[in-house]
Amino acid sequence: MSHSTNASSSSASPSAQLDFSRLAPYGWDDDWAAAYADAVADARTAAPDPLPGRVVRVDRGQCDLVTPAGTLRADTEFVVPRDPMKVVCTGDWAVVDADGAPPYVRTLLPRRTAFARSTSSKRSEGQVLAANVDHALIAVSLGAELDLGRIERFLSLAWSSGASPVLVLTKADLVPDTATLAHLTADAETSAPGVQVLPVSAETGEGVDVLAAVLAGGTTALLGQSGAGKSTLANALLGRSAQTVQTIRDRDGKGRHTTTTRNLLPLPAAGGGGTLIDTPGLRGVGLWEAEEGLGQAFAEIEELAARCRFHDCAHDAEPGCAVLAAVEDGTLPERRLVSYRKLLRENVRLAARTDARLRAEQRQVFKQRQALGRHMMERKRGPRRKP
Ligand SMILES: Nc1nc2c(ncn2[C@@H]2O[C@H](COP(=O)(O)OP(=O)(O)OP(=O)(O)O)[C@@H](O)[C@H]2O)c(=O)[nH]1
Ligand SMILES: [Zn+2]
Repeated sequence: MSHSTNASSSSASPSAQLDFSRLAPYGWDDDWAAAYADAVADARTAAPDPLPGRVVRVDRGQCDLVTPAGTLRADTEFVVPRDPMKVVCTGDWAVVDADGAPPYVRTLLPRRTAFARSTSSKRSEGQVLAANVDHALIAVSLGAELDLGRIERFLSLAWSSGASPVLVLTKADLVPDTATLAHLTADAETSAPGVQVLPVSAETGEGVDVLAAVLAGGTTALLGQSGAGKSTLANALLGRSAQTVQTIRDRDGKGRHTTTTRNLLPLPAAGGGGTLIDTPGLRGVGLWEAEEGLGQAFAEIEELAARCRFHDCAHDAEPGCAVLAAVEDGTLPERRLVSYRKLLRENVRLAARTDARLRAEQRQVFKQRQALGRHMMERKRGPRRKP
């Protein structure tokens, strides 16, 4: 590294005071250090004055990163590829070139996980909401009737990201008695095989410490419908009410959420540490390449399916279908099978839309190549004479 040793420099030069312990609360570990060293050693991504940093906030063309030199605002234009899935996103670890004015993000370190969703627009493309998430914290309110289908949808999405889902049933204080709470928790567990289900109340503090311990050390992304209690839970976990999540609430009473920025915040060391990413309320969340996640969200169905007589069994009316047999004998709630089918169908539709988009893009590239080919031919032949 070529850090300036100019002691007289009183400016906030990024290389002035490097303190790698600044990265520790943000999850810096030996593996990230190794990935960073690789990126810096690579001629394609080397930078004159490189620093590692974690993206804590993204704006148009710029982002804030926590680095050993403190928090830097850096340009991201050098790493804006055509693929929207590779755009700099909250939670990314990056190599920052501190030599630039302003500093700029040189490259992203390979992501461990990526939280993506399909945009709700007609143009079907993925949008990365958060990178390097360990725990996908799905908040579902006990203040309303449990929507198991919605839970399954969130779980599929969470599993697809590579993060481990944790299901929190918020507003537990609104449930009148413990028997009802136990019943609701059991219902949620049926829809979340292999997932920890925790009732919590930000109001009374019930379950918050247990949750903090589950999330300790890792990066957590908070997901859930608008009004599920995410911000309130984030405040409880962060241990302060001065929420740095910038939410501009709609005052017209429609409750449209207009969260404009995403933030990554360190959790208190006393609770075990870790970081929290608060994304805008995921309304009408879509599936994005969630087929793998579906398999995990419906793990017990996949297990049964392995025992069907036909390997391509659609669990419709086939003889020797282990899934239908389980529905028949009551070991698999029929609702689970219906929900699984619905999400599978949805995913297939989405995949088809993506394919259509890719085909259109390929046509575009082909047309450009044709045009370029014509251009090159003309150059070889010289400008065409006007008759
Ligand atoms: N009784 C009770 N109410 C809660 C609890 N947590 C949140 N609430 C209330 O639920 C409402 C929604 O909470 P928020 O934290 O704003 O929900 P959100 O998920 O962040 O909503 P969006 O920002 O729209 O995505 C607020 O009126 C909170 O006061 C809780 O533990 N108990
Ligand atoms: Zn079957």
